[in-house]
Amino acid sequence: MGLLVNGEWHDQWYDTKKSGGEFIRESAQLRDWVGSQPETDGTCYPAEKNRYHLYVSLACPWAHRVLIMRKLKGLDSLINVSYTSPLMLDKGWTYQRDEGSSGDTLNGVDYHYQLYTMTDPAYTGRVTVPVLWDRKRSAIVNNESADLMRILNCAFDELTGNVLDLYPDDLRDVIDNINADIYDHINNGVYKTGFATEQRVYEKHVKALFEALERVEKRLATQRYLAGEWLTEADIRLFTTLIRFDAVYYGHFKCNFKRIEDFPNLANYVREIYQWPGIAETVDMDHIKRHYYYSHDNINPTRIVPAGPLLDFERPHDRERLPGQGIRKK
Ligand SMILES: N[C@@H](CCC(=O)N[C@@H](CS)C(=O)NCC(=O)O)C(=O)O
Repeated sequence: MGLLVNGEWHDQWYDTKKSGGEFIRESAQLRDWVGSQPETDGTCYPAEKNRYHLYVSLACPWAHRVLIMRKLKGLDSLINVSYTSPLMLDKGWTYQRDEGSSGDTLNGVDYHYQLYTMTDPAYTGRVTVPVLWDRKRSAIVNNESADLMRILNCAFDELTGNVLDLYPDDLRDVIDNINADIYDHINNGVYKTGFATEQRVYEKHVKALFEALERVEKRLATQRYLAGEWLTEADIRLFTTLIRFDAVYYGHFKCNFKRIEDFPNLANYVREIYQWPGIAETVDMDHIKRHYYYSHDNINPTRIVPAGPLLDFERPHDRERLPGQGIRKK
């Protein structure tokens, strides 16, 4: 695990000393856009078939959001994907096939950081997945999953004819508010809890995390989905944390007041989304468990990957008791 400084790789864990034991996530830096409705002030490039390529880890919850959008929006044949190895060690993410990577099927690089130095030879910052790559310019377009979800929601509609809308105009305020709470306290909350290096910092974040889970549990008692009757990007963003929770965050990150299985609404909700057409095939528990338990050796020095828990997301769910309309069409 490390970062680039002026284009040079440095093997270095997050520095929590200078922030009093807090893990502080660096903001994504590469924020160009694809399509006709840019949400950043970066450059906007046109949507074209086979122009863009995704680089993801199946272990990573942020990359997972984008993989789900690719599935739901029918982009499999338009945007190819390279999958990293689940292990993120001294050189960061790699494309080593013998560890379970697909290899970099486009550029043939061995290390993910090489994509960043191809984009900017003097790049300084963390080297993260997911990344959307532009084959025409041989450069990264964007490395922020929240942006990539929005890009995939719209940019390629004319090419695919897929008009599903996971960020409908009239629900945007609701979605934005939910996203803000869930990002801070749940998606990033599990990391702030698990990477804390001071007891009081850990306790603060684990408490905030479970308060947020209780809020969502309550909301899902009377609503099928987070924004009401329609499945939206807010649900996808929550799902990729929930699906990892009992297998990884509960033990490895010490988020252990309760399991997701112990929240009746969340447990049924996560199963409904898992069973949504196309979603189960984006979930790879082997990559997920091997990544966290093996890569973070400061948290798990033996690197033993636990055999359990036994999880069954195929079990029936009870969400049909609440009105739901699926995914909105534009
Ligand atoms: N803001 C980014 C965060 C992505 C992120 O942190 N990905 C993790 C994997 S789960 C990563 O690549 N970490 C490497 C590092 O921080 O050095 C996004 O949502 O796209």
